[in-house]
Amino acid sequence: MSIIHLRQLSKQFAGKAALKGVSLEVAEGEVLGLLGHNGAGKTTTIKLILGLLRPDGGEVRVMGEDPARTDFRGQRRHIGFLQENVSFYDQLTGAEVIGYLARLKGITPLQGVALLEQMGLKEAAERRVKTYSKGMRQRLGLAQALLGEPRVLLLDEPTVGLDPLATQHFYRQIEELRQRGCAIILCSHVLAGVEPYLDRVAVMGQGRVLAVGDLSTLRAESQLPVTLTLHGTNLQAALPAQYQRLVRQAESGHIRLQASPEQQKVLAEVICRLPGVEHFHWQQPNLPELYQHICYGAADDHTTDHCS
Ligand SMILES: Nc1ncnc2c1ncn2[C@@H]1O[C@H](COP(=O)(O)OP(=O)(O)OP(=O)(O)O)[C@@H](O)[C@H]1O
Repeated sequence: MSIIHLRQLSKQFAGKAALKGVSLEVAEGEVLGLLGHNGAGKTTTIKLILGLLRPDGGEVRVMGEDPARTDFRGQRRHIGFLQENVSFYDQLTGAEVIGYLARLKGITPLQGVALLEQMGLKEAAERRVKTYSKGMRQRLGLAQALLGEPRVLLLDEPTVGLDPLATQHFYRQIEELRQRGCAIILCSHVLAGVEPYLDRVAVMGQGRVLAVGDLSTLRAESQLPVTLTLHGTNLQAALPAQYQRLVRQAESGHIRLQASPEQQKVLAEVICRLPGVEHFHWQQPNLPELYQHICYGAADDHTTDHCS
């Protein structure tokens, strides 16, 4: 069931369009990666979901209701949000911050204490936030976003400042929340390594959704070439003449070819009969490659700040 529903959203700031007909759905238990250049419209979309902004046109529904309505307040406690560059009252301790935010959400501060522990901040709970490292602040931000076991979680650059171990820990928690049915939107510029955690990806550019789907759909739509690496002996000499032009790299012991998705099937049959092949592997376009393709292939003007 769709828990976040955006239909044909438009939004302007001082006469300049920030969103131009954005439609997106996020289901219960789904993680959507929301990607895009600086200025693409991701934060504006998140603010509309939070009800912090009203759209000029289109419709926002979160858990079936309009989040900009004042009577949405009761539902808001089911939304967790981590903004980019999160900041806190520096003079308060971690425990005081989380306790305060828990009370604002109408949740027992004890849950905040448990979340601090979960985020590895137990020892630092009584320290003032001004003494926290960037990674610790980010973990405190995540702890507050998880207050109240949210049904909707909106995360803007959640792993910035986290070391690899903390990043892994973070994604394990995301997986748990997903399994409990939470709908999660994860805005990120960090594309490498994030694929396994995303059910679908939406790429935004210049206030529009340029592409949306799971990775296999985006791959099929992109028609980007696949890479085939063959290991063995005398491979290039054995390769039939019509496939020689696909060779991108030939070294002793291996050759690398690039083929279109249509050529892949034929090539798979050819290499099965090719003498000298010891082993081979296919490499599909990864998320950063798809992202580059979608952004640059679809750009119709260059008003966006830049590609990150
Ligand atoms: N409050 C505002 N007043 C004026 N313009 C705004 C405001 N908020 C956003 N914009 C403009 O709307 C466009 C979309 O901005 P938005 O912050 O949604 O992009 P973003 O994809 O989140 O970018 P980033 O990755 O840099 O955070 C940009 O051109 C931005 O300058």
